[in-house]
Amino acid sequence: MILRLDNPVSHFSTLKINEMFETIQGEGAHTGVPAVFVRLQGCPVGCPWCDTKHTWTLDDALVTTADNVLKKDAESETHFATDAKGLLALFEQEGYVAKHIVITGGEPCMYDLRDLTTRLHARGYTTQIETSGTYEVLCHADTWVTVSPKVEMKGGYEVLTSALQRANEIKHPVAMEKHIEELDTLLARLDDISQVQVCLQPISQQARATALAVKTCIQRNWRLSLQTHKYIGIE
Ligand SMILES: C[S@@+](CC[C@H](N)C(=O)[O-])C[C@H]1O[C@@H](n2cnc3c(N)ncnc32)[C@H](O)[C@@H]1O
Ligand SMILES: Nc1nc2[nH]cc(C(=O)O)c2c(=O)[nH]1
Ligand code: SF4
Ligand SMILES: [Mg+2]
Repeated sequence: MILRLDNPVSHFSTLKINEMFETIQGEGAHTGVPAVFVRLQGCPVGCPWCDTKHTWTLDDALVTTADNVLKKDAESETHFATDAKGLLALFEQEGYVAKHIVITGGEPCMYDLRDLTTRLHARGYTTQIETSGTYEVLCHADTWVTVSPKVEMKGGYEVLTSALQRANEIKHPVAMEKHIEELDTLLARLDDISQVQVCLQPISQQARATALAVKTCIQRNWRLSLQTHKYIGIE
């Protein structure tokens, strides 16, 4: 059965995991921090340049075992289902060293992440969510929330003001001047932007996008976020 993603559904509670791996956070304010990445399955937003199109589809026919997912050596749409407790047991099994957990996707905020992030914080981990801001963010109060807004993508989803307000960091993907204008319109929705770190991330390492991001970051005193993992060829 293919789940309809365009319904105003409540958040999923069963976690669907496409990938889980230990690497270095390559983007944003935590660049350089060793982290376990948990990539959740499903995204209806439809960015044409998305790095992770293999995570878009939620379909029971794509469900496999946790073992199969953990030993993947190439991107695929397969994923396994678990809950927060099951995921923590897998963390122990895998013997990860990193103490920072990045929950990404797909669109991780299609899921209720309160149980998972609360259990992780109780065990001494720090947590971070990478989200498009199109779903209400449900997580622990200390989770670092990175909102990477998606404006007028083909899925027709809007960025929620509640997600922008919850953001610790707004990491805007840019390639053209209009993307800067879209970011200004989003920031105008916030009463106080002094508490949020704004950064620009060039889309797909394009030279023109990078030049635009560099120029605008200097003009506006914003940060630059490069996808550093791509430059050094790690996951
Ligand atoms: C793959 S997305 C998954 C999380 C969530 N759906 C989101 O968009 O934030 C993770 C991050 O990668 C960024 N991203 C995806 N594809 C990209 C690309 N081709 N170039 C630059 N950034 C990209 C997104 O904007 C987001 O910040
Ligand atoms: N190393 C590394 N850093 C990342 N930061 C955000 C990523 C993502 O796909 O959400 C990502 C990723 O896929 N790999
Ligand atoms: S919102 Fe994130 S996962 Fe979804 S299509 Fe856009 S970049 Fe990809
Ligand atoms: Mg990525």
